[in-house]
Amino acid sequence: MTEALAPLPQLEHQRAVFADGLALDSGAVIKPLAVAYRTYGKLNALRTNAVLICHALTGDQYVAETQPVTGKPGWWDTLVGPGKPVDTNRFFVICANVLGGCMGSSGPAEEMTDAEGQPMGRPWGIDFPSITIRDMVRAQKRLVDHLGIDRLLAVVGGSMGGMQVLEWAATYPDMVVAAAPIATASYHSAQNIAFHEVGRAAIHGDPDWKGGRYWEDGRIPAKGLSVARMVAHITYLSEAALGRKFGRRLRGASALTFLEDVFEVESYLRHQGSTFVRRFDANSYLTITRAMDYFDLATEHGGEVANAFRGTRTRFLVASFSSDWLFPTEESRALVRALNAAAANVSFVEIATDKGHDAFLLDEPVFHRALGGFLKGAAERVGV
Ligand SMILES: CC(=O)SCCNC(=O)CCNC(=O)[C@H](O)C(C)(C)COP(=O)(O)OP(=O)(O)OC[C@H]1O[C@@H](n2cnc3c(N)ncnc32)[C@H](O)[C@@H]1OP(=O)(O)O
Ligand SMILES: N[C@@H](CCO)C(=O)O
Repeated sequence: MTEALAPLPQLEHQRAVFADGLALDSGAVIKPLAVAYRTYGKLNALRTNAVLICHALTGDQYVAETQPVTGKPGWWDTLVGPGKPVDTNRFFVICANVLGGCMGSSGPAEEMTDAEGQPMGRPWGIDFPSITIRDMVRAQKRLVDHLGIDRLLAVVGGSMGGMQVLEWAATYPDMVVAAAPIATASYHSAQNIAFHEVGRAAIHGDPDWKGGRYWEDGRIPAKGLSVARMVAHITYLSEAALGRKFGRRLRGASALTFLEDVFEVESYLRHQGSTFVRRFDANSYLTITRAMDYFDLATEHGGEVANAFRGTRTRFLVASFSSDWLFPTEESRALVRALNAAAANVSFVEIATDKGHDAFLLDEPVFHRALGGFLKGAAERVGV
């Protein structure tokens, strides 16, 4: 990736804007607060059928429709839609771009505002305040209130989306009937923080990053962001999946020279890096990876995860994937133990797959049946 790339196009997104802003865990205030979102299906008359989906690190609100930058189907298109496990004939599905994101919610790529909420004529960039997963959830709560919904039938999400699910259940227990944290954990591990730091170092080391002010000459730190994605993408797969997909195959039919040939796996990673930089903002990546790294429910709740859920009436489905080495099953089991210690109602499923962490995004029939059944049960209990 050597070509110069301009910043992402400014698109029109459906947004709710809250003039009074949002106070963050850091003490800073984002004013106004913008939350970009999409909905699918219809809210019923009693407003009891809302399912909030929380996206992962580089996801967005386009969960079940064409993503406007890439032109690709929604990232959970296989799971969400009419007659699908998250059935939009039955449920009113909401998905919001996270605070700090780059698809229309308040974030580093949006125009900076002063303490009175007045526009300052430049993007926030690295002056966007540090945020936490709980800040993301507070922003979503504002949206849910704005939509006139008192209780969510379910909150569902994978990876960083699962962290938000846990934060929802811990922070607003009376608003969450059912919660499905998938391929996630109650904290971000040292190894995961380490991988994030390599990605951030790649961005910081790109001369085009320019201390985060890359908008000034219209050239983004494509090389650094691409390397960050390449490293991260390895962690989303598994050794078995890479072996099955690519093995040691070389690209093209040329003779093995050890000088010019490129392994298929190298080509694949370069492709993942170069497509990523066309849809994601580098300063958003820095902000959101930090928010994931800070996440630790135990620290927020007096040193014990169980404290976050004591007295809860929310029902939980915890799901993990056997080859996920980013959020290994053992971390899901620890979460289940904490929920049991809090006397919460919890089911657990480990899906056998060799596809690694990103299996939660793929067509995994056992996972889809488990989630579909869990939501159906929750719906029946509240008469939806
Ligand atoms: C989680 C959220 O909230 S949303 C964010 C999720 N989305 C992403 O992470 C997007 C990038 N991630 C991926 O593509 C993930 O691997 C998945 C899980 C989403 C998709 O997995 P799969 O369907 O197995 O696709 P796969 O990983 O094989 O990638 C296919 C892409 O690689 C390309 N590719 C495959 N082999 C090669 C190769 N040897 N050389 C170059 N490119 C290759 C394909 O052409 C295809 O490109 P395209 O996506 O531009 O059409
Ligand atoms: N591949 C997904 C999952 C990361 O946890 C993403 O990019 O958001």
